[in-house]
Amino acid sequence: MASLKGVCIEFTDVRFVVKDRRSGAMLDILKGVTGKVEANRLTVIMGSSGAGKTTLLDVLACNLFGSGTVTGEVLVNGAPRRTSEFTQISSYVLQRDVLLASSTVRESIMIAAQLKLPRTMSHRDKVERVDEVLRELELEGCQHTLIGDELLNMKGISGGQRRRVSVGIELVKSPRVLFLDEPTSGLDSEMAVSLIDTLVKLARENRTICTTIHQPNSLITSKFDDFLLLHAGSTAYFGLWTGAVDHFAAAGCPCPQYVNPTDYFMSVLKEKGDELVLAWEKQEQQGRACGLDLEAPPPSSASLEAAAGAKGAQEEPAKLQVAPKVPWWYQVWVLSGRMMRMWWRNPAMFMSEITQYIFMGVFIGLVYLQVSDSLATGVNDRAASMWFAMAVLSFTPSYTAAVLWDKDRLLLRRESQQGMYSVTAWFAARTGTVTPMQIFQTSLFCVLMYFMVGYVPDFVNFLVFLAAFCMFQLVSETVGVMCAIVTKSSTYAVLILTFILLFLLSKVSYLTYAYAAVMANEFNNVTFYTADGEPVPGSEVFSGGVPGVSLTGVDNGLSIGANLGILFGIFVGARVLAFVLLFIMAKRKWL
Ligand SMILES: Nc1ncnc2c1ncn2[C@@H]1O[C@H](COP(=O)(O)OP(=O)(O)OP(=O)(O)O)[C@@H](O)[C@H]1O
Repeated sequence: MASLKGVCIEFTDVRFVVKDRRSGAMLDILKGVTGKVEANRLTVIMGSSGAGKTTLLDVLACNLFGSGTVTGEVLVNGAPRRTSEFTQISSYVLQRDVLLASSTVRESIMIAAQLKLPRTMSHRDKVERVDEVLRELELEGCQHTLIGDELLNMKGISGGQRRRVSVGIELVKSPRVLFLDEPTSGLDSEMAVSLIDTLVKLARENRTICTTIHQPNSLITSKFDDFLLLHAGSTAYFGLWTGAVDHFAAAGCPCPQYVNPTDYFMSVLKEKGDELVLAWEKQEQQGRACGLDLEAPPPSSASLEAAAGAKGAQEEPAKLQVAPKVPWWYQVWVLSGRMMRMWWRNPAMFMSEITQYIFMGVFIGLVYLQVSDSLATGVNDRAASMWFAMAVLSFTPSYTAAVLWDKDRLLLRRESQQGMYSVTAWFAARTGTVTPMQIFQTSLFCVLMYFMVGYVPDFVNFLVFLAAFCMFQLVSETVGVMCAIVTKSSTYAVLILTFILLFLLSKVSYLTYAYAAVMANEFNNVTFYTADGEPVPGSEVFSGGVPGVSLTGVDNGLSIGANLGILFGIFVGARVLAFVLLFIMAKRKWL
């Protein structure tokens, strides 16, 4: 660790302006914040709710997404920050834990190790690194417990443990810079102190650590090195933590004895925030407190040596050394394993999907049980059963895809934006795991329906029927995915889907091709009988050549092969389109 070069981030006059969606007015979220975050030191940003702490952390960590304009200068070791390079040497622990419910604690950190650590590192070393992180964060006792999700009725780890897992996922790659947004929220005071101790320890290993903290107790504040206090987007204090009380006293706000200074600062900011901001600005202008006191002794003598190394590095604006990313195919491999485990670990979700398909197969099978070959009823029963099946099945995979998107999206956003993998790898892994699952479920449905309804008892016929339904399902699922991707929310996705499926279904061509294929497949191989016992070939009925029997609009004039080919083309096209949409959303940071 001592061989790591320290990273110093200097930011000057950082402003963030965003347009208010309702009034259209420009809102100044950050109003020219200046400061420095150094290696070997724990820098803490505090301020009341809405003061701009997360926004500043986002700006520093290159994690700002969506609308808004950032101005000001951010230097890394004296050189302008290069986003792609910087994000590879830094990590960001978000305020909200976004974890996969079906993974265990160990698996969550192991996946991060597999995707964040260089491929050249041996598996054994990665396992050792995970063990080290689990030990550091005191997660060994629950390493085999599922993360869990109460909404899914999946019992899992506590809130505090979730926070530590989020930290562990970022720590695993030993980032040289670590940003944390309220890492102690939800932790009891003992756990919060222990987490801050870990951060201090990490900082002393020549790392640069910057965190926001909500309501720290005095045990925690005693561990702060540098302190940035924000009020409504402006600086109310920046410098050594130990200098904050004196600064407030000099500004006419002496902290009473036995009162936690941070509690006092927060209460005084409420009343005199603007005055304190002005006082700070004045002091800055006078040049009495321009940033940190660099002559101040480093926080611990143990870190003197490391600090010297860090200083050397800070003076040299050399290119930061970044670890190579793992190859694309390896990302797909690791993600596929995780997605399969998700199905396996979540039997309720897995079984409810399968049960739906079995239920629908049996239900349609019972409604049209063993259709007759009489011209009077057999034609309509065949046509109606297939239409019914397609109408019902057009909803199922689309809705499932739309509803599952909410959770998938948050995890995909966090992990892809933090450089764990590319969205192309995620999409490939998802396609590779969801497609066989879809085919399996549809096969169950088709076997039940086909033989219960009693269509042509021929294996090849069954295979054509199965192929048409599988492709139809895959297209339907892709339509659901597309709606989910563009709307960002399952609620809107389901609304759009409902509109598409209810009002446009009959006009949506993929249904037409699938229906034409299964109908031609059946009718070309069945013989109907009139009431007098006269045989009538199904192909004649299908092409509309039998007076009094109408199948209007089903025959589109294409062969079965052509219909299936077009359906396959639609499936491929829809997948590509879904991927392009996802790629655009990810690129523009709209995910
Ligand atoms: N993109 C944006 N569009 C509109 N308003 C924004 C945007 N980003 C931040 N804000 C507003 O800026 C203010 C600061 O937000 P920020 O999340 O940085 O505050 P905070 O100090 O971290 O608050 P908290 O402690 O509650 O998390 C808030 O009022 C927030 O609503």
